[in-house]
Amino acid sequence: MANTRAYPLDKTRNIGIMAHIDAGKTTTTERILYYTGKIHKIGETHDGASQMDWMAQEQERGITITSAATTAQWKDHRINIIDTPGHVDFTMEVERSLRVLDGAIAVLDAQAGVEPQTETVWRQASEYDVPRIVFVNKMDKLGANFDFSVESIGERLQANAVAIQMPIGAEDEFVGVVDLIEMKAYIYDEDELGTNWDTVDIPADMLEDAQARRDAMIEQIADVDDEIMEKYLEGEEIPVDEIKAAIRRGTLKLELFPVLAGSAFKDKGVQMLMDAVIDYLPSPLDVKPYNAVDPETDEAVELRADDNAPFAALAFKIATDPFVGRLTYIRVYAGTLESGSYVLNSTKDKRERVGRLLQMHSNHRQEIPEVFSGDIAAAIGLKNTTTGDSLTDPDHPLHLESMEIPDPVIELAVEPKTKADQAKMDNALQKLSEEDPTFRATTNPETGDTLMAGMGELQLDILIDRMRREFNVEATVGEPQVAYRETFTKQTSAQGKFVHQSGGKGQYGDVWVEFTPNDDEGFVFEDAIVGGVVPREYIPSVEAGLKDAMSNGVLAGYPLINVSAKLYDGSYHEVDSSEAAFKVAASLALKNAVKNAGAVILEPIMKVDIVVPEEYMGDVMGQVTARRGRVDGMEARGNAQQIHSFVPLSEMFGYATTLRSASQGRGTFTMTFDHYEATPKSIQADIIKKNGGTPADEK
Ligand SMILES: Nc1nc2c(ncn2[C@@H]2O[C@H](COP(=O)(O)OP(=O)(O)OP(=O)(O)O)[C@@H](O)[C@H]2O)c(=O)[nH]1
Repeated sequence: MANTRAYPLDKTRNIGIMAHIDAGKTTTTERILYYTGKIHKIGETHDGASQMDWMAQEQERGITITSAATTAQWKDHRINIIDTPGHVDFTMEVERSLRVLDGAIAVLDAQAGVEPQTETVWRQASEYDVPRIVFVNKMDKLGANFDFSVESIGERLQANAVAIQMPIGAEDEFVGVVDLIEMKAYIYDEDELGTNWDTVDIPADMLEDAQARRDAMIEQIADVDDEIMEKYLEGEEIPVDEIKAAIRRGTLKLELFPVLAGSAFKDKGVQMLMDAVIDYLPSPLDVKPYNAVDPETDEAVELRADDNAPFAALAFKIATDPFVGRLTYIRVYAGTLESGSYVLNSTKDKRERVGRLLQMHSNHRQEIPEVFSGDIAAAIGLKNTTTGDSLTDPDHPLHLESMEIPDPVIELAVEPKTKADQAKMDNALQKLSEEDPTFRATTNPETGDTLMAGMGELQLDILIDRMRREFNVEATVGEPQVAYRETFTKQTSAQGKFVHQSGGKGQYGDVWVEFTPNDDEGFVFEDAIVGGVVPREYIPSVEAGLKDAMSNGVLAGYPLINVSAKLYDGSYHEVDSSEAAFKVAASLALKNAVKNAGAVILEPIMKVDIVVPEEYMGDVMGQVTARRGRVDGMEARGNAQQIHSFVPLSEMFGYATTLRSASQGRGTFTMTFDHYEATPKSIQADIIKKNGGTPADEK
C-alpha cells in the first residue's frame, strides 16, 4: 500500500443528521463544523451564509436539498457528515444517504417533539438498521419541553429512548445540561459562542431529580444489557466506562436510543453531542456487512471494512461542482483506491479512470492520494457513473446492493424559447437527471414535447430554477400534471397480424399474445412458442414491439405497467417476414387486446399526514373527503390532532394554500407516494378526453 490511512477504522464515523423541516439540522451541522474547527465564522443559517447549503436555491428557500458529505475531526476521530434533506419531496435523497451512513443523529425541536417527517425518516433509518442518537434541540425556545420530547419518541416511534442528560433550565433560562452518566453539570458561558463551559457539581436543587433520572436510565440500560442487569440487581455501583460501553452495545443493536439536550442556535450542548457520536455511534467495523453479488457466479458476497480486500465502493451522489465540475461521491466498503487508477463500473460494465480524489470539508476541498475502506470521498473523472452504481476492482467485479428508485408521480412540459435553448436544455436535463435519479426528462418522438418528471412540485421547481440559473436555459414551463399509469385488469388474448403485399418484398408478421395483469412486476415477457411457428430470430422484436407500444399506453398515452405478455402462437412468411414486421404485429396485438382487457388509468395515491390544532379538525377532515381522500386514522398530538389519510395526487395541487387558510396558518402536512389505484370512471373519461382520446362508452 502506497499510503497509510490518517484515521484508523475504529476512529471513523459516517453519520447523517436527520430531522423534520426546521428542527435545526442545518444549524446543528454548522455548529458541529464550527467546533470541529472547520468553519471559523458562524454564519446565521438562512441569512445566506450557511456553509452546508451552498446552492443558491437552498439559501433562498432556507432548506437543505443535497446530501453533501463533509469531513470533520473531533478528538482523534474522523467524522464524515452526510447531510440528509428534510423535505418529503427528497425522500430518495434520504434513502441514498441512509445507504452509506453508519449512524445518525435525529434532531428534534424541543417544543414539538417527534414530528411527522421525523417519523418518516426514522422508519427509513430502521429499515436500514441505522443506529441513532437523538438531539433534543431548541431547548431555548418558548415552550421547549425535554421530557415531552423524550416521551414522544416512545409514543410515536415506539423506540426505547434513554435520556442520558437532563437540561438545566428551559426556554430563555436554558444554560446547560446535566450529564447523568458522569453526574456532572456543564454550564455554558454566555459570551463565548459556546466554546467555553464550566464542569461543576449538579446544582443542589436538581440533585434529587438527577439521581432519580440516573436510576431510571440505569434501569433502562439493564433491561437490554445482561452485564448491567447483574450489577444493578446486586446493587453495585456501576463504573462510568461500563455504563458507556453498555449504552454503546445497546445503541449499536438498536435496542436503545440515547437522548441529549441542547440548543444549536444558542451554542449549547453540541460538543457533548459530538462526544456521544464517538461514544455510541458505530464505526465502519461495527456495522453489519454490506451485501453484494458476484455478477459472474451470482453468489452473495458480504463486504466488510478491510483495506486489504479488493476495492468495492458505491457511488451515492453525483454533483456538479462550480469549480471542479462533476463530482462523484463514493462510499468505500472494502479495499483502497489511489487517484489516477482505474476502476470497473460493474453496473454499467465500463472501466473508468479516477482522475483525482477529494476530501470535502465544509469550506475547502483537499486533494488526497488514496481513499481507504470505510471512508467517504469525492472522485473526479468518472464519466459514465451515475447514482447507485457499483465501482470495483476490475479483477473482482461485484454488484453492490443499490437503492430502489421510485417512479416519478408528477410531470410538467417544458418548451425552450429558441432553437439555441433547445440544445442547452437537452444538456441541462441530461446533467440534472444524472445527479438526481428520481428525476426523468423524456421527449415525445412524435410531438417533440419535452416532459420533466419527478417526485414532487418542489423538486421540479428547484430543477427548473437550476436549469435557468446554472445552464442559462430560457424555457416556458407548463403546469405540473399527475404522471398517470395504465394497466389491464383482465386476462385476455389477442392476435396481431401485419401483412402488407404490394409487389416486391412484402411485410409479414403474425402473433398471438396472452396478456395477464400482474402484481407490481412491471412488464414481463414470456416466450411460449413451440415448433418454431414464430422463428426464434423474430422473438426479441416481438418483445421490443410490445415494450414500445406499452410505453405509449393504450387509453390516454400513459405508460402501461404491470402486465405480463406471453407469446404463444403466430405464423411467418418465408420471404416477407422481418424483424420490423413482427414488431408492428406485436403492437397490433396489444391494441387488439385493449377492448377485452379491462384497461384502466391508474393514479398515484399519496399518504398525507396533516397536523392541525383541534379547532380546525372538522374543516380539515372535510377537505380530505372533498378531495376524494380517505381518512385512515387520527391521533392526539398535544393539543393538536394528526390526521392520517390517503388522497389522490391530482387532488393535492395547491393544498398547502388551502390548508393554510383553513387553519390560520397553523396546519402542516407531509405527503409521500404510497401506491397506485384505478381512477373512478368519470375521472378516467375526463383524462382520456383531455389527452385527445374518446372514452370507451362514448364510442
Ligand atoms: N430557538 C432556536 N432556534 C433554532 C435552534 N436551532 C435552529 N433554530 C432555528 O430554526 C430554524 C430552522 O433551522 P435550520 O437549522 O435551518 O433547520 P433545518 O432542520 O436544517 O431545516 P431544513 O434545512 O429546512 O430542513 C432557523 O430559523 C434556525 O435559526 C435552536 O436551538 N433554538
